[in-house]
Amino acid sequence: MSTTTTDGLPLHTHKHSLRTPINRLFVLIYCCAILALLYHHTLSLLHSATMTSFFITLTLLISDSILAFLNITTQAFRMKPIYRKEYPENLKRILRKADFPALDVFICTADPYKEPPMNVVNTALSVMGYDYPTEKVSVYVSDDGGSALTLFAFMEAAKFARHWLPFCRENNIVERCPEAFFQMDYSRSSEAEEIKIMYQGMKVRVDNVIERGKVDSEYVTGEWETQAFSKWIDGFTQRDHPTVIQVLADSSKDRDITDNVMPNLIYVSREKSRKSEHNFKAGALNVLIRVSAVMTNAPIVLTQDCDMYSNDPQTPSRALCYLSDPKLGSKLGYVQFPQRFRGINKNDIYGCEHKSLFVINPEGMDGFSGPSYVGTGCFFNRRVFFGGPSQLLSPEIPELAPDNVVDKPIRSTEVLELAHSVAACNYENNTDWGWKIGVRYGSLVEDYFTGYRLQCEGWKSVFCNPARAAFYGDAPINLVDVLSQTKRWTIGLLEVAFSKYSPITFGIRSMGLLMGLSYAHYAFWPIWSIPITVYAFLPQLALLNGINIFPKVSEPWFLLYVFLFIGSYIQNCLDFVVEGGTFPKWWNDQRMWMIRALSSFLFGSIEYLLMSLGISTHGFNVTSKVLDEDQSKRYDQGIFEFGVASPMFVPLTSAAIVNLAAFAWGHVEAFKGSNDLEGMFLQMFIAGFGVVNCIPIYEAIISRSDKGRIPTKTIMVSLLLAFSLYVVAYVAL
Ligand SMILES: O=c1ccn([C@@H]2O[C@H](COP(=O)(O)OP(=O)(O)O[C@H]3O[C@H](CO)[C@@H](O)[C@H](O)[C@H]3O)[C@@H](O)[C@H]2O)c(=O)[nH]1
Ligand SMILES: [Mn+2]
Repeated sequence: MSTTTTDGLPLHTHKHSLRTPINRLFVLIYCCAILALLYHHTLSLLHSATMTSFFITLTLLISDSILAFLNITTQAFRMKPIYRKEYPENLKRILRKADFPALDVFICTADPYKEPPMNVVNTALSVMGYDYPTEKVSVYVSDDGGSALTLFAFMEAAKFARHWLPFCRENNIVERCPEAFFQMDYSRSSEAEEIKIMYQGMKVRVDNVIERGKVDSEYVTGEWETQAFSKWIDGFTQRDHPTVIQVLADSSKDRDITDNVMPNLIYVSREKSRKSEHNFKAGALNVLIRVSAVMTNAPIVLTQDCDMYSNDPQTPSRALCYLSDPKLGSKLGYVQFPQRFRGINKNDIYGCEHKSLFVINPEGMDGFSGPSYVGTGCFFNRRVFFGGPSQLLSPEIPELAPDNVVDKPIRSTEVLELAHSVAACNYENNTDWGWKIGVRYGSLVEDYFTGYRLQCEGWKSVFCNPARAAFYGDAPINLVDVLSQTKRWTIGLLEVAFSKYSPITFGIRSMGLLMGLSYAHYAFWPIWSIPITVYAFLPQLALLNGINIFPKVSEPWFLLYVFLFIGSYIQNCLDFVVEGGTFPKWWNDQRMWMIRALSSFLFGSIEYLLMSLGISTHGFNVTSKVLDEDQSKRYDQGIFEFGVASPMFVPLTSAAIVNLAAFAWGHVEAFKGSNDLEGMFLQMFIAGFGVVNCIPIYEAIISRSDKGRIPTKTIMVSLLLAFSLYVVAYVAL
């Protein structure tokens, strides 16, 4: 299917997956197998002879029901995946340059020490350099760190951009992120060398300022700069400070060195006060929606995390292939590009590529109403933030309405005053912002929740996954950071799962079964921790106590287990490899699922519970994007990085110990000539599977002396926990 331009050339096409019919058939068979297993458990439950076997069977029944539910939600992604392709070269045939819609880009940053300003600057420069009518591009940087250091970095960036942008344009450079450009094998003309010196000079100045923790007067040259920094007086802290808005480049006035216009570049640090909620990134985005409405009000909005630089200047044109297509119509809410990462090691030991989350599942959802929003790399139709496609919700002041036309220069007092007032920390009191308008509050995964709510309102979305990555970002490179990130997601997802907007009720009602299930798949991710914890400990502890809990090899039920396990693993692996993944990457990815279940999901669920009971509060713990040299080295060698004594490592290490003990014990029994090998087989297999998966953990306990090994304290606590579990099992079984 395609949409055609006037002369018959398409803007975009899509095709279906050839595997879809097989997948559908497989789902049917697999569901029958699941039902059979649950039937088997129910029978055993009814016929259990002892209390012990009753409880074991009940535990297995619960775990397997959860696995069954999660499996069914993933099948939704396999029912109708589609693959799109767009033809930006045909865009020019239907759109004159003057008709390209304006584009407002939002870049969020929150902490100059975890998110180095030079990286944020690189992200900004990469989008300022888009192949797009320059005067239509405005880049807004939201600084939740409220940091003069970040502002300084952007003042430098505005100056550097005057050289960088024409350099890219005139030399047709595709790599418009300077850091990425200078790292590659670029052609070393004298012009390029000059620019490089300039870039490095900027880097040195910015890094100096960061190191000193303040902007020294030697760096503040002009009068307006002095004035800009004068806001940082005593008492100005990250949590308490007035709004700072600085127009660093103005397309109506500022020119680059070749006398071409510059895109707008605006620094925004919204007002903060300890007394009012700021709603983390969702709050920051809502401020940007309002500030940009007052200043430029572009009909298209791109949201970016600070580490996600643009890797392809054609990206907005690609998005436009969909957004400007009348056939997709006025219901198209957003175009989502996948998150891709640079610097991931060869076999992606922490599964940070998240292939299913960022590629496979979005393709699956694209066959229905479209992918979820993943927080970055997403082009919105500004109108989506103001009610469903057929129900425009007017904001409290007309200047914020999506169809308002801005006719005043962005540096005018009037515009700036209004911009300051809509960035105030109590502006949202008694308004619909965050509830019915804008990015939605109520979940730490504001991206997932907002996309979900928009789709419930009837908005459609499109997944755009061109061969050349549109964006590249940073992935965490040590285990604690990886697990803390998913722990934050866990809390956010559970907030949605158990709200009145739960995808299994509200979602299915609003969007239909398959879309509802797709969203439920994420909302209920964290309950993975229940079956995984059970399977990481129960069969092993039973084995150690000589109790068989699974069918014997000679029983027909055994084959059912084999089918369920192999079927799901092969299907998962196939999806992964067909999408261009390698087998080792897939192996690490499945291992990380188990690791996350025993750490992030478990601890995240506990924190969520404490929070719901009002015992604790939570925050948005920003993922560090700073690279430690030692850690980077080990990461590049594919070595797991534990290092800190995080409680999240304890269940993991205990599971490693218990699995090894059970596996060893099983072998001892086998050598002793136990006559029950058939009955032990499945338990031995599970323990063995656990052991193979835990190899990096054993290495980190025993054979390493570097800083990334598991701290002795963690090992001791884990040993104690493993032993206690054994004792409890011994007494109970
Ligand atoms: O109070 C805050 C906290 C965070 N951020 C920004 O949010 C972005 C994402 O934060 P990061 O620490 O990188 O989180 P990740 O887990 O890597 O991000 C994923 O998950 C988040 C939700 O938890 C989404 O917002 C992101 O878009 C998505 O990429 C960054 O640019 C931050 O600067 C803010 O602007 N204000
Ligand atoms: Mn991130």
